[in-house]
Parts: sequence; C-alpha cells; structure tokens
Amino acid sequence: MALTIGLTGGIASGKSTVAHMLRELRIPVIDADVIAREVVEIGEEAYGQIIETFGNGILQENGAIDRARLGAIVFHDEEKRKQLNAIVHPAVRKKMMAQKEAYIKSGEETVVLDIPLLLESKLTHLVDKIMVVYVDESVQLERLMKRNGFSREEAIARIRSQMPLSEKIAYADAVIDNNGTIEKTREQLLHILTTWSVL
Ligand SMILES: CC(C)(COP(=O)(O)OP(=O)(O)OC[C@H]1O[C@@H](n2cnc3c(N)ncnc32)[C@H](O)[C@@H]1O)[C@@H](O)C(=O)NCCC(=O)NCCS
Ligand SMILES: Nc1ncnc2c1ncn2[C@@H]1O[C@H](COP(=O)(O)OP(=O)(O)OP(=O)(O)O)[C@@H](O)[C@H]1O
Repeated sequence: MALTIGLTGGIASGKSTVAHMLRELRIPVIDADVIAREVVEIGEEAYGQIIETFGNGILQENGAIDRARLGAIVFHDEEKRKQLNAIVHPAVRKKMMAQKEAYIKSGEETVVLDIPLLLESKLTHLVDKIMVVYVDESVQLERLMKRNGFSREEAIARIRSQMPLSEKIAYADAVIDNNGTIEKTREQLLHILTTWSVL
C-alpha cells in the first residue's frame, strides 16, 4: 500500500521549502498551488466561471487572470473567497487525484500532496498522514511581507483567511518547526520520514 502524505501549513510557513527537500529525496510532491494556477488558465472551465462571477475587471490585457487583482478582492471578502474556492477547488482536487494515481501506478511508494488548505477544506480523508509546517505568526508575517512585497495589512489579511497555524498543529501526525534554520528543518523532516519508514 502506497503512503499518501498531506503536507500543509499556513501561507509562507515553509511548505515549498519542505517540498523542495522531499523532491531532492526523490519523493514526488503534487503542489495544489501549481495546479490551482493551471486550472484557471485561459480556456479552462474555471477561467470562464471566474469571469462570470468576478467580471472582466479581473483580467490582464492579454486575457489571463490578474492574480494580484483577484487576490486583493478575495482576501478582503470571505463571501467572494468562498465563491472562488467553489469554482477552483473541485478542479484542483480532480487533477491532484489523477496525478497521485499516476504516481502510484508507476510504482511510487510515497506521494506527497502539498495542500495549503488541507484542513480548512476538510480534505484529510485524502491522505494517510498529515505533516504541518509550523512557524510563529510573527515569523510568518515577516517572511510573507518580505517574499511577496506585501504591506503588513495585506499580509495579515492573507494570514487571517486561513486557520491559525496554532490550531492546525492539533490535526498533525507530525509537526516541523520552521522558525529556525533551513538545516534544522531538514533534520526534522528526515527524522519524521525515518519514523514513518519512508526512508
Ligand atoms: C486568489 C489568488 C488568485 C491569488 O493568487 P496569488 O498568485 O497571489 O497567490 P497563490 O495562488 O500563489 O497562493 C499563495 C498562498 O495563498 C494562500 N491562499 C490561496 N488561496 C487561498 C484561499 N482561497 N484561502 C486561503 N488562503 C489561500 C495559500 O497559502 C497559498 O499557498 C489565488 O490564490 C487563487 O486562485 N486562490 C483560490 C484557489 C486556492 O484556494 N488555492 C490554494 C490551494 S488549492
Ligand atoms: N527556515 C527558514 N529560514 C529563513 N527563511 C525561510 C525558512 N523557510 C522558509 N523561508 C522563506 O520564507 C518564505 C516562505 O517559505 P515557503 O515559500 O517555503 O512557504 P510556503 O508555505 O510554501 O508559502 P506559500 O504556501 O504561501 O507559497 C520564502 O521566502 C522562504 O525562502
């Protein structure tokens, strides 16, 4: 039986950093954020639905969705965020599951699903183990502002749109504390994977 690990955390908590380490170990990682971009490309079903719901004002000149503009709307309005989620999430889930099946069919023994909203969207039934990448909120805020060039207000709006990391820990089979150095994070990851007999 293949093992499916759900990798989650909060915005800018370090999921991609851990995902990169997993890939270096040749463990396949399916990234929900990447798929969420693919399913809203021009011509995709969700693309049309987003325009119907949010209007042409969220498009760039070339017709692609202006993510910054759409983000400015949905991270300040819970109702609008729910509408966007209802359009995008089913398509993301379907594509992730297809990719997971393909990896397992090709003989992979472990597959990681990197899903920021694993807990908010109640998707825990899709995974066997939950790995939460944790940072203190002050560290999360600083890293998010630095990485995305967001103002404090913009960064806080995004953090507030998710379940607090302090609550996510309660659902975890393993927690990686990413407040420290990348090396410390790698050590914790290797320890967890060894405990789970992945390595
Ligand atoms: C609002 C959008 C256009 C903003 O795009 P942008 O390029 O600025 O951000 P990106 O997609 O890279 O997401 C960055 C992070 O924001 C957080 N986030 C994204 N969407 C949401 C959401 N609906 N609710 C809470 N947090 C979210 C996640 O932690 C994610 O890792 C985009 O995030 C989106 O389409 N969101 C809806 C789909 C979704 O839920 N994606 C998350 C995984 S399925
Ligand atoms: N241990 C660390 N020390 C210093 N900086 C870090 C550490 N871990 C991650 N970072 C930095 O913090 C930022 C957020 O990390 P990362 O992109 O891995 O988070 P994420 O959870 O994947 O975010 P999102 O889901 O929002 O894309 C990045 O700029 C990354 O380089």
